[in-house]
Amino acid sequence: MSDFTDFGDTALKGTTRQDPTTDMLLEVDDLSVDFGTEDGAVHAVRNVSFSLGQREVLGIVGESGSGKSVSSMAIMGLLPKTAKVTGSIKFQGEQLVGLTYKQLRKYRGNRISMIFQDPMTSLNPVYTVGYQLQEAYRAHHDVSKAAAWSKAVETLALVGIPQPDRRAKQYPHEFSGGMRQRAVIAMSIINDPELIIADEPTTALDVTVQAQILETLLSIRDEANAAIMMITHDLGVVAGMVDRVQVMYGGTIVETGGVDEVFETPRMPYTVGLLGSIPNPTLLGRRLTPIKGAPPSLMNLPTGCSFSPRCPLVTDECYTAEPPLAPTGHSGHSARCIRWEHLAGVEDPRKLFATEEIGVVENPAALVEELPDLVQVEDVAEVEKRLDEQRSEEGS
Ligand SMILES: Nc1ncnc2c1ncn2[C@@H]1O[C@H](COP(=O)(O)OP(=O)(O)OP(=O)(O)O)[C@@H](O)[C@H]1O
Repeated sequence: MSDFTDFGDTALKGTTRQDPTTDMLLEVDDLSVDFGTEDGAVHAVRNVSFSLGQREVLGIVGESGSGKSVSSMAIMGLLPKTAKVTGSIKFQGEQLVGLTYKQLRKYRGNRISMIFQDPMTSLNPVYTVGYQLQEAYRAHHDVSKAAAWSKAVETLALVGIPQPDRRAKQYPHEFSGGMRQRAVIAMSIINDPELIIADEPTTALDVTVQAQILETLLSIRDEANAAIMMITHDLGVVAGMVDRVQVMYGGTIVETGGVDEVFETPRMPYTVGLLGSIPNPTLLGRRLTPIKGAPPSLMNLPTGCSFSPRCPLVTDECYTAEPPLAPTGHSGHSARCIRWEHLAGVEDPRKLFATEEIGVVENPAALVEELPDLVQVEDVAEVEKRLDEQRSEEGS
């Protein structure tokens, strides 16, 4: 569901950006989202708090089902009626929780925009790309069609679409996958948003195109002066792009901090496992080590730390209560682990998961090319199978 093709909303034409009242663009405090289902409540997001500064790029990472998308949908007000949202989401000091779908239109597609994984979610196949951009712009600006068309062409050029005049007159199916995603990025920035939420924006693309799209996204932070919330399960994406990273597990934040610090000195065993389990071109010669077991059921969470059943550092105390997200001594770096100090003393933390080692990454670039979809750390059997296939091909 997207607001980008909602051409009928003329009430907000002429809406202007307000002066910032706070340095923080977005302040999320104690956000929880439950879904009522026939089998019981799904605690999809649990007590999540974070903030995002102007022009900051925040990466939200975690396995499938960890609550990344539901958190962002809560910000966009795009959750179904079955969702019970509690806590606070302030956008430039304005409370979003409790606003109606209609009231949130003032923000969606305008001050806050979203880029989805599948470009066709945001592009309508029956209109030309230029027309869709033109109308998305006119939905929030009182300008002539000609002026909005010029703006559409200009925005296509900004996101790196060659011959934007000609391309604007084409339909989405005439674009390649990468070009379509660029068009979606154009759609997301045409109204000069302050916040762009990108939910797995490159997952459906091949590796080379992924890199180009990420570069484009980064350049629009400067061009469009917007903050970006990047949701991904691909740590490679996060490493090259974000300022800060937030790791989610079992519906809540388990580690957060500056991206280099979290990657170099993770203080939550889950992050260590995540870093060691995903094929990545920078991991030449490194061991591919999946985390054993599966994420917890969000209906029946364990009493203590939600990672305890999979954690190599687990002690009896870990099963008694969920630890708070506590500072680890470095500015802005926090972890939800009572054993973080112990972890800090471990010489090579990746070895904690070494018993599950399934292979040495000898040609990681090729592996990533071959297995771009292989991002679920629980796909152990699939990793083994594909590595075996690769080896036998190389041997033949
Ligand atoms: N409408 C819904 N009704 C019930 N449960 C839901 C609903 N939407 C999401 N969930 C559940 O909420 C949990 C968190 O989902 P979410 O989509 O946020 O995960 P995610 O981390 O973004 O995963 P992915 O990378 O697969 O998108 C999942 O267990 C999911 O099944």
